[in-house]
Formats: sequence, structure tokens, C-alpha cells
Amino acid sequence: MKRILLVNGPNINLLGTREPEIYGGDTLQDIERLVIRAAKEYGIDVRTVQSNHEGVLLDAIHEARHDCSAIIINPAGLTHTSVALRDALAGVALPFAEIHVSNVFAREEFRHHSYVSPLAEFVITGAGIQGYEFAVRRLAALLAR
Ligand SMILES: O=C1C[C@@](O)(C(=O)O)C[C@@H](O)[C@@H]1O
Repeated sequence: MKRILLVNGPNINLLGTREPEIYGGDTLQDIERLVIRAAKEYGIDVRTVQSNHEGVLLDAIHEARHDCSAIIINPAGLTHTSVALRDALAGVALPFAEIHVSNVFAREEFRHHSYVSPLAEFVITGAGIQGYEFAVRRLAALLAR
């Protein structure tokens, strides 16, 4: 069975109450439910991880090379800061989708740069949690090739 690793970075656990005018009212649990439900349609299993600790995310990405076919990741603040996260994604060489709930390009300039985008299969920003669902469908199509 194919498996997707769903990675949510720092502060995504606060979605629902965190800056709702920017991120809306959906929660991390809503995201995970949506991804699991969509993946099931394609017979794809999902492993989820959310952490506020960079090393935990890196370890989960490293583990994925043994038993996952693709990654969906919202690196959150690490998007704009972390060479180590980029290196982990490059190191495991799995296809991945980069997701942002908010439109990072409509926000502060420091959010316009992503260390991971050049390595991503595709990037979805500003589609709310629906971006995660589309990522599942697109990755399922890529994996079926
Ligand atoms: O924590 C986040 C969330 C985010 O990745 C998003 O989903 O819109 C955008 C990032 O700039 C921010 O640091």
C-alpha cells in the first residue's frame, strides 16, 4: 500500500484559534481528517506529524524514505528559515507538495522566499486547507504514473 507522510510545522497546532483573520477557523485535526479521507479514495495510507521542534520534523522526513512514496508539507515558519529542512527533503528524494494555508505572497516580504519551493513538485499557497486536499489528488495522480 502506498503511503503519504503529512508534515505540519511549528504553530500549525494552533490553527483554528491562531490569527483567524489570516488562517481561518479550520484546525490541524480538520486538515488531517481531510487528507486521510481524500487519500483513502486512492487506497493511499497517511502518516501524520506535527511538531514545533525542527528535529522531530527532520527525523520524520528521514523515516519516510523507508516506507512512504510522497510527502505533503506545510513547513510553516521554517519555510523561510531552514536550510536543514531543505536538505532533509533533498536527502530523502521523495516527491513532495509544499502547502501554505495563507497566501504568503500577499503577506510580509520575508514570507515570499521559501528554501524548499525549488525542490517541490508543486506549491499551493492561499487555498486554505483545501490546498492539502488538492495535493493528495495531484500526488495520487503522479504516483499512479
Ligand atoms: O506558520 C506559517 C503558516 C504558513 O505556512 C501558512 O500555512 O500559511 C505561512 C508561513 O509564513 C507561516 O510562518
